[in-house]
Amino acid sequence: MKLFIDVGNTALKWRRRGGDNIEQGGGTHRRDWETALREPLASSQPFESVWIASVAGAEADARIGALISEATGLAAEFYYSVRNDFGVHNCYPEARRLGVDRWVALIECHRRHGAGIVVDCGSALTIDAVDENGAFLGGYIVPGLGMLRTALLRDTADVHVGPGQAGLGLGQSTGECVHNGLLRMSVAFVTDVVVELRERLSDTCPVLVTGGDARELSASFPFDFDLQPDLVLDGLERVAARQK
Ligand SMILES: Nc1ncnc2c1ncn2[C@@H]1O[C@H](COP(=O)(O)OP(=O)(O)O)[C@@H](O)[C@H]1O
Ligand SMILES: CC(C)(COP(=O)(O)O)[C@@H](O)C(=O)NCCC(=O)O
Ligand SMILES: [K+]
Repeated sequence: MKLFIDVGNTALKWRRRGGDNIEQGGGTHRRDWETALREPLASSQPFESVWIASVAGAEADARIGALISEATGLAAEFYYSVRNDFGVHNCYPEARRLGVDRWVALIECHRRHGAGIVVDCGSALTIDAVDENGAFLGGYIVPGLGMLRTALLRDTADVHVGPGQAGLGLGQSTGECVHNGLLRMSVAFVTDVVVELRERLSDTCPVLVTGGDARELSASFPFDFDLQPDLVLDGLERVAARQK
């Protein structure tokens, strides 16, 4: 049994693979690693390896590693961004500083499509591009929908909203103004970048969309895209498969 874990700033997502049998799950972790790891580690079969792509920080990674060793007797394999891997070239001055979720998603995108655009609608909304030669062209990091809403409500005295279905039209209540405004801002940003990148790469360059808000945001995307909710886990599993 192999275990793959994608640790983001809000959610921990996991995949257990035993031969052809796959089980997956995930949820918000609130940095309570013991609780967040309980379900992925609850397997009657022994683990042969545990692979982790984490952007939760060094302290979290140390704690997660210790909990996994306690539960499995294994040293978890933490994969971090590097200069070159799987034909992808990392453009960052310090390769390791690139979020490994972005890195493994780019690897998976490049291996499947050559050139591609990755939109990760998570705690942060990131957009990254890789060309047909594997050059990571760069990207953007902006607050995700949840973070935008939290910040707006935290830093204003009289903006109060409940849950609501967002559209792109003019809001006619506080809730609609907030929900529709945040959605439209996020969709407009992604659309602007995709249109420009499709002029630079190719007008049929695939756009892979992942992350907790992918369904909500992509419902309003005016361009064609490919929803890939497990892109980070897929990329991590590809990396792990190389190391026997
Ligand atoms: N600060 C926040 N307040 C409320 N919701 C948030 C906040 N940060 C993230 N979220 C929500 O949690 C989910 C995180 O997306 P996901 O991609 O699953 O996690 P991660 O960013 O941890 O990889 C998104 O649906 C996002 O809207
Ligand atoms: C940009 C991110 C916060 C996105 O993480 P997430 O929203 O999935 O929690 C993460 O990729 C990260 O911590 N990156 C490090 C900085 C960088 O990529 O430049
Ligand atoms: K993520």
